[in-house]
Amino acid sequence: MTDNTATPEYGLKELQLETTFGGMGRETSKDIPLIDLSDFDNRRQEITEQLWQAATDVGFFQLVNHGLKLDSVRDAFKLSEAFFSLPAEQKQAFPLKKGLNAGWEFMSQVRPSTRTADQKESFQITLPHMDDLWPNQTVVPEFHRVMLDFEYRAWLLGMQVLSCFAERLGFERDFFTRAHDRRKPDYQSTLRLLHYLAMPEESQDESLWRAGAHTDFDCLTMVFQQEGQGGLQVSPGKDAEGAGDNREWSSVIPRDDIITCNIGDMLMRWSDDQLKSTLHRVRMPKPGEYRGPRYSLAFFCQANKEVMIQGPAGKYPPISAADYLLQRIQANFAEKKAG
Ligand SMILES: O=C(O)CCC(=O)C(=O)O
Ligand SMILES: [Fe+2]
Repeated sequence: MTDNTATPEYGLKELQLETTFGGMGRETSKDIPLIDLSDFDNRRQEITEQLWQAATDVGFFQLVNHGLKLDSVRDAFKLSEAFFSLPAEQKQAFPLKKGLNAGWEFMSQVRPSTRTADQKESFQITLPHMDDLWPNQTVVPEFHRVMLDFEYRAWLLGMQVLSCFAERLGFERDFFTRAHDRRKPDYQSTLRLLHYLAMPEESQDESLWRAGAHTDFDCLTMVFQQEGQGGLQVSPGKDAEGAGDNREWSSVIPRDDIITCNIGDMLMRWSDDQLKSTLHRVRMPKPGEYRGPRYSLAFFCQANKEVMIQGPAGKYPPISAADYLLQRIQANFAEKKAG
């Protein structure tokens, strides 16, 4: 058993660093590796090498010919928009269950990097906690069916990608599929629907962000974006020189047929730091840019709570996925109090 009260390993050093990531920084354009998943079974080895290269280098990559039908993605976007367009009183019937990543929140996520609330609302779907959180057929017709189907397809693809990392790390091919078991009550992978608010007024307030700079806590995140609704930026090299205003940020240009993926902190630890969890953010539109709403969908592959995380080289002591997340959340909280 691990002790939840122990000093978090993800401690003050990382947090002090994280608070320096909130600045605007400098914009550059770096290519994010584009990985073609077509003919996957025959090309598994080649694809594995490309994924490994991308994940050990930038920690971000994009998938094309990934087999997830565009119609499924579009249906999910349509129903996400339908949900967010409900009056607030109706959305309040599905409040976020804190710590369980299930339900609706509005402008409530404050990041250590910025200390301001993200200019967004979200609805999170984590299967074991959804009993009273599904809008019914009258409220948003087809929402339940379409989102369940999309969650399953996103999970399948996530597990396919993770199977490549498993083999390359020396685990069995289905190692991460067993670690992200959808049938178990401690399943905690999450589909997050995101609505970044329209910004009708041109604002020069540099303290506001659609999503402040952060790394994800999970193993693998898959982000679906819509053409014309940009803003996602990445900054490879978390520990590299150039915190604050010297940090470099590259924009990810949205394309409907592409899925943007990143490694999260959990897989970084699980790989003994070989795979890189990379900082990213969603910035506000600049003067002259599209200022309408931005919708995105993010699927977080996050190992079941009871699964033990231990890298092949044993760089860190074993820890359950539940305790690991607790540490990360405590670390964010400790920083807020200190600040
Ligand atoms: O909306 C996006 O493009 C990214 C969202 C994100 O980074 C997150 O929710 O963790
Ligand atoms: Fe993220």
